Amino acid sequence: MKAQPQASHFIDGKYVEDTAGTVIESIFPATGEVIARLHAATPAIVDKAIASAKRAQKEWAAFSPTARGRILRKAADIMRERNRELSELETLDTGKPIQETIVADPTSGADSLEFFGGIAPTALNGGQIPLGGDWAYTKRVPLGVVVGIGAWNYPQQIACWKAAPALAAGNAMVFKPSEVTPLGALKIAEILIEAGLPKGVFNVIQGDRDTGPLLVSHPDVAKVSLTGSVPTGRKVAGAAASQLKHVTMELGGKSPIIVFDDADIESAISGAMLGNFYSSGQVCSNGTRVFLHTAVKERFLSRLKERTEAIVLGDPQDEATQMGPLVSHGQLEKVLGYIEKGKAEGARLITGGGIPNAVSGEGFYVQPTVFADVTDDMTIAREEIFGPVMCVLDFEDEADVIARANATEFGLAGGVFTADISRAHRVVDQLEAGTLWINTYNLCPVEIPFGGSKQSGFGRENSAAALEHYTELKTVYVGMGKCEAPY
Ligand SMILES: NC(=O)c1ccc[n+]([C@@H]2O[C@H](COP(=O)([O-])OP(=O)(O)OC[C@H]3O[C@@H](n4cnc5c(N)ncnc54)[C@H](O)[C@@H]3O)[C@@H](O)[C@H]2O)c1
Ligand SMILES: C[N+](C)(C)CC=O
Ligand SMILES: [K+]
Repeated sequence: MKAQPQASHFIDGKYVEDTAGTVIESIFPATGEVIARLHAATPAIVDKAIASAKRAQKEWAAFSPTARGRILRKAADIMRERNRELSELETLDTGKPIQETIVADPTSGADSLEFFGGIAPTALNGGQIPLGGDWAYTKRVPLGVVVGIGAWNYPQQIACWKAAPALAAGNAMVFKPSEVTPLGALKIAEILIEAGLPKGVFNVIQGDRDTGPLLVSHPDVAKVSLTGSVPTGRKVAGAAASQLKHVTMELGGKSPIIVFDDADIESAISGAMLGNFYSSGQVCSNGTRVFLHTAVKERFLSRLKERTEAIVLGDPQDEATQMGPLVSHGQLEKVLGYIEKGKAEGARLITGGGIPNAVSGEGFYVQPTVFADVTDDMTIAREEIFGPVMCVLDFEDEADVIARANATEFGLAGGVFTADISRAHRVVDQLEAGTLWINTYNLCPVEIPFGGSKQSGFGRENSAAALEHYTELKTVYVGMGKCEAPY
């Protein structure tokens, strides 16, 4: 098999197998071929991983932040040296074109290790509080063993976005990748060990929706960071809350992009295409409701159609390919189902709308699709599709479009295209979302906080803000005189 790892799990610095676990197959989405066969973690493997993390965390937390940072930065360097190999693996596991994975996946993971490695020595400082004669100080301390659970769209990036701040702060992690894309996280674990990370500080175990709860409810786990859908988020946050555990929830969205009539239209089309077609539309923060001012509607749609029809679909391993398949057969069925619903509910199909003739074969391909004349009540305007399906809705009035953009349970992201700077800031100020872009879309450098509001989650990844979610404050009151008591 093309991408078979040494074993399913990586625990305490080495590969571990337990064939009693149910079989997990990674499928190359462009051909349907099985590229690796692994096993889900049994309860014994889960216990072993958590015990290893628990032991290693004490040792790791005793390193100075500078020493921890040095190891993370070394891991970032190794990731960059192996960028091609890691990107090829990501392409096999996810079906995303090599053109994307080579710039956006391991690279973004390396950025995160480098960033948190770099700020560890300064961003974990506590404070000193004068109290007259007495005084107090605060320390930012790690939580202990934290669990990361990943989605399948950015497997290596997600593993690093969770591991880097967690480890920088002195925690140990047990990471469970999505059962659909089990491979990349194992490579991250190997690289961290090679960079000098003590054994057990970062462990990877495989598993699905039956394995996740074993991790979440384990008494030795202090926190869970999930990237996944809203329904899974509700389950995981609920289970964690019953044991008063910390959570970070990076969940789904149905984000708006608002294009005003004074916008640079070519640029707005680029933003809308990036925010709907990158990674075959399988991006949480996608701007899948494109609100278009009616004054620019027909001009925008005709150029959008032209540019969308020029997208090169094909073998994701080919450098020329701009769009690959969806990640799985299940995802293909789901997306095709939404496209049919869009047609049935009366949206106007501008382009796409089915399986492409030229590529297909056994792969999970769908055409980049644009619907216009979409109304707020249509299913395709309300539910997260997670495929290359753009919904264009009309508007004329600013206050009205803001209210409509906010009329959703989600609140992950949003974007505004306009030449009027006052309007840009006024509008984003009123949009209910965690991350907003003005005159661009979907850029997520590690320096800026990323995360959702409303049902799209809570907590933030990236930037120094992420460290707050992997630490807690310890306060020490220092009495400088005699202890006074009334009795
Ligand atoms: N906000 C973000 O940063 C972000 C990024 C990527 C994807 N997403 C979201 O993820 C979704 C797509 O990914 P997916 O289909 O892998 O999501 P999913 O919710 O089906 O699965 C996510 C992960 O949770 C695990 N899981 C499932 N049930 C569980 C349970 N009861 N307890 C513990 N773990 C459980 C899965 O095995 C998987 O590893 C979309 O909704 C997308 O918007 C969000
Ligand atoms: C975080 N991001 C936007 C890069 C990928 C989400 O699916
Ligand atoms: K796969």
